[in-house]
Amino acid sequence: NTSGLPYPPGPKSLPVIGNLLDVPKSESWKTYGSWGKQYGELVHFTVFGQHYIVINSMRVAVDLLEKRSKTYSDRPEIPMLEVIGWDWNTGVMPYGAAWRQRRREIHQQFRTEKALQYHPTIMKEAHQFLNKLLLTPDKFASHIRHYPGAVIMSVVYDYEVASADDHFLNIAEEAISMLSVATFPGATLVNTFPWLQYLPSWLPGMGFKQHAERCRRLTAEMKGAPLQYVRDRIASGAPTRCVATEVLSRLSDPMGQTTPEAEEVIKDVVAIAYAAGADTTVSAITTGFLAMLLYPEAKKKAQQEIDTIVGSDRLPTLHDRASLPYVEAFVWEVLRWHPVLPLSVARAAYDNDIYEGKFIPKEATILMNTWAIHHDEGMYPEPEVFKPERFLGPDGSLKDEYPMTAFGIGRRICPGRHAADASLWVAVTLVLAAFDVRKRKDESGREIDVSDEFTDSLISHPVGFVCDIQPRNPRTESIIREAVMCRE
Ligand code: HEM
Repeated sequence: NTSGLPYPPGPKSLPVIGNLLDVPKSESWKTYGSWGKQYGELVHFTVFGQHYIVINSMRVAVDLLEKRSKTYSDRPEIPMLEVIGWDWNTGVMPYGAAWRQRRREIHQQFRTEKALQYHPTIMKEAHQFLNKLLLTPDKFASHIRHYPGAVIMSVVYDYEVASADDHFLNIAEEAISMLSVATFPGATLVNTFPWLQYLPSWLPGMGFKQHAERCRRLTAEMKGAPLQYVRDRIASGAPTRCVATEVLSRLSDPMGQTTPEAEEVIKDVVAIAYAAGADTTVSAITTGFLAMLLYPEAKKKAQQEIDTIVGSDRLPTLHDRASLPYVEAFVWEVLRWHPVLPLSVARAAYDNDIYEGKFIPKEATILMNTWAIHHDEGMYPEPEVFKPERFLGPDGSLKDEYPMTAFGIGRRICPGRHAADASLWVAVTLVLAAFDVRKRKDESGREIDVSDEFTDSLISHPVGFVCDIQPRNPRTESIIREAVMCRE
């Protein structure tokens, strides 16, 4: 630090290991949030010489990530991602030409007007989702997982997934779950001491290398196989219109040929939607279910609004969205109450910087504490309570306060947010309209407790729960069946 200025305040650190012992093992966003109350909106700590800066307020997030986006749009280097073959992911790429090119293509395919074109697919898959809830309500978690995957595979590859055990989905799910290899103990050491990856795999502690090799193969198949399916369809003359065909035509020459560089971009761009959009949307929808269980009054108000405005003879559609302010506030509260990515996706400082007299060193890891921002009592009184009313004015109209921070901020804000927002709204609203999601009762008739805890991971999910899902009225079944049939 040659600036002579202090780092932002934070917990006292020890020589060499820094704050290793202070770094929380679980729900780190809560600890970082309490550090925020103790030390200030910007907190600094180190681990083995790596600097970390936590942003705990909306004001500082805007000042740094939006107003100084040139300095704060980089991502930290995570050596393990290259080892496991996940470094192609636009979401973790360093700020530079390769990222910019991929981001431009993703934006083209998921920008506001483009996302509107995906609404019929979202509705179609949502009706399938309701039908599955009707048939096997106990498998609701698996149905929630299936729905965003089916939407994305249809939008991106014009591919209809099998109702169970789909080959492409299985590969993608396994490759994504193996991403966790990047955080298991051996792997985190590689992230701290990158030279470890060059040691032979027979040495003790190097077992992760075999795991990494399998992950590399799966990831390559996840990127290659569905794209080949699209190319085969094009070659056979089958009418195909999807994100993959558009990206292929944008990046191919008039003869349909691609350069090796363009080929990489095509593969990266089409594969990112599932990798970045499936599990995130699953988490948000599951949080919606949890809110229905823990806050039955809010659920009831949303259902009353649907009954009054839409009636009970049909299912709501996205055309009804503007007429359902309470339902809208319910969905916004789902995104606020427990953000899908409580610490967003880490950034890295591209350069040394000075903010309000404090020094932020180049390459520091920047953590935007979305959870703390969404639980700022000044902005959201009683933040731990699920209360859609906070987004409504005294006359019941919606305030202009969409919790966009759930999707990040600045140049690296989520490019899939329009499609994700529509998929979430449709799933939550149609479930509210069609079903009563209630706490299950045990044999003695007592309600089974539902935990409001969430998993400790980059994408945080409610911990598992059981519930009872009943159609709201006798006509529900036939309405869902008709909706499914009319779209087949
Ligand atoms: C409810 C669902 C979703 C949530 C909550 C979510 C949230 C986020 C967040 C917080 C980030 C980090 C932004 C930042 O650094 O400021 C992000 C990045 C990203 N998201 Fe999403 N996302 C969702 C769905 C999707 C979907 C459906 C897609 C499909 C295209 C997508 C594609 C991406 C990509 C490509 C990035 C990386 C952007 C970059 O680094 O330039 N996401 N998302």
